[in-house]
Amino acid sequence: MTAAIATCTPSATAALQAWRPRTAAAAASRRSCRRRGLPAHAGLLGLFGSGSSTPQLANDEEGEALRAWLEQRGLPPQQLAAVVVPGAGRGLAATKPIAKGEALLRLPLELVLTPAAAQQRSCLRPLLEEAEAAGRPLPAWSVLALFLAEAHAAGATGDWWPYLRLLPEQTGCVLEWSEAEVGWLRGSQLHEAALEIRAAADASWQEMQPLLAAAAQRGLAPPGAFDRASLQSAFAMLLSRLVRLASLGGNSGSSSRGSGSGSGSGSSSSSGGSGPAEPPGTEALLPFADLLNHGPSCTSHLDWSAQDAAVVLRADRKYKAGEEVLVSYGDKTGGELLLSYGFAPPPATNPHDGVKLRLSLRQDDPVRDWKAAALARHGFAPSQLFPLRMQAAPWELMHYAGMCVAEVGSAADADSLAERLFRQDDFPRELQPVALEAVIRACQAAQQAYPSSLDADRAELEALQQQQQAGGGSGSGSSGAAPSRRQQVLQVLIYERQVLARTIFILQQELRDVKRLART
Ligand SMILES: C[S@@+](CC[C@H](N)C(=O)[O-])C[C@H]1O[C@@H](n2cnc3c(N)ncnc32)[C@H](O)[C@@H]1O
Repeated sequence: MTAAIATCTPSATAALQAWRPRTAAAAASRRSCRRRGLPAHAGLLGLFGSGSSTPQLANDEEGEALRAWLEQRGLPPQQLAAVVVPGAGRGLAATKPIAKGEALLRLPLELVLTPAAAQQRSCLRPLLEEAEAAGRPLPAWSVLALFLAEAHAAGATGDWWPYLRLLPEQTGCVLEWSEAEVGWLRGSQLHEAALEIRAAADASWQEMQPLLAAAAQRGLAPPGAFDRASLQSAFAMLLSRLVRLASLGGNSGSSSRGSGSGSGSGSSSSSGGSGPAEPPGTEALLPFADLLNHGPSCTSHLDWSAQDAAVVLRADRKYKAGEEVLVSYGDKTGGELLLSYGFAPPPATNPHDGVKLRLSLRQDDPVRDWKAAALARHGFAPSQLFPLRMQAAPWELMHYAGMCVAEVGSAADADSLAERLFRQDDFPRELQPVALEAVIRACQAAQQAYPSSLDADRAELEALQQQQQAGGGSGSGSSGAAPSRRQQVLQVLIYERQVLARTIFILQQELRDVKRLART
């Protein structure tokens, strides 16, 4: 992990290339990052703490009960079977060789628990419908959380028990962390993201209070079903299992409600300033399909197929019989995965790993309002997070920095500069060095924000790893093979700073080149 900066080749071609003109088509996909020179990823290997590449079939009583329940509810024969994966709980493995592109999972609508389906089955249905009719629908993830809490309280007497009893008791997501553990993230943008996620869960809990009070008054709520702890664990479950089906329903799901604050599998992180609009689709729980574990380099997603009238997964590569099949939970960094799912893959296995860098319009900029309005027209907030990877940054980073540092004389000037930067991808030469310096300063400030030194964190991680190897480690996952939460946090924070250091190094090269060019 330490080699990245030391082995960096200082050449202009290794730079982030934020200045290079881009085509309109490339500009259209402006949320994407450049990726070059990333290490070959280790695929499945990172998953198997035991070093085994053949997961064990989950032939236990609970697995059998789930299989019978799924069959009874119309699950057709699948090419996947539940397996036990050391360090990752359960997973799904191919039961026969699978060709690339093959549809290897089909989950019919009866088994897709959308918010609308949850509302239909909920004991709170009359109240949820009344709230909807009054134009105050509960967010999607709150409806699903209420359903999960109700089904959990029903226990073995409920319809959903064979599914629920297989869900892990602890997900490892940040809603289950202690305050002290959340504090470990201080200095990183992840700290802000963690607090946002926890605040969203608290806000959702508060928001449902009037409905729960009405439910109690009308005798609709089973005793104890909707207490704080049950809802908190339902939110944690959703954070780590909810899947956004981009092709099912509209932005508001199959009912008229919005999609809430959850950020489960496949949904985008909401921690980037005002960021992009919530992606279209419906969030849903997918029994059986939600046993699929995340592969950082996977490109296949679960999605609704109208043609198949089912949620379908297509293989992004071929699989041997017995091999664990993975999906992508989204292009997430280790830190983002840790917050939502309780695990962080080793950075070398995760091509999406990196750090978020915040750039902001200066508070004392006399033309801040003009710039903010101009940025807003291109989808940017006055303060914005940009994802950095080891050798990659979104091209808008420099353009945004250009807006931050430019001197503009009028609102129209701010507009035309933004137009030039973001629409025409035309970066005024004279702005380049100042924008570069601004990004370098932002990276340096981000480095300074971590309360402990990189060396101290590296030493602690190494000591913990040695302890674990010697048998003294305390795994926080479902198996002792998983690294502890502290180890994963350290790994994430160390990598973030390595990416920042590398970015600074590359940008300083670029700055030298730009200044040299300006002199000639
Ligand atoms: C949608 S569930 C997947 C099924 C889960 N393994 C189970 O046993 O129910 C997501 C959870 O699986 C685990 N997980 C998924 N991918 C993983 C990976 N690559 N490494 C370690 N754990 C993983 C994490 O605990 C995560 O919160």
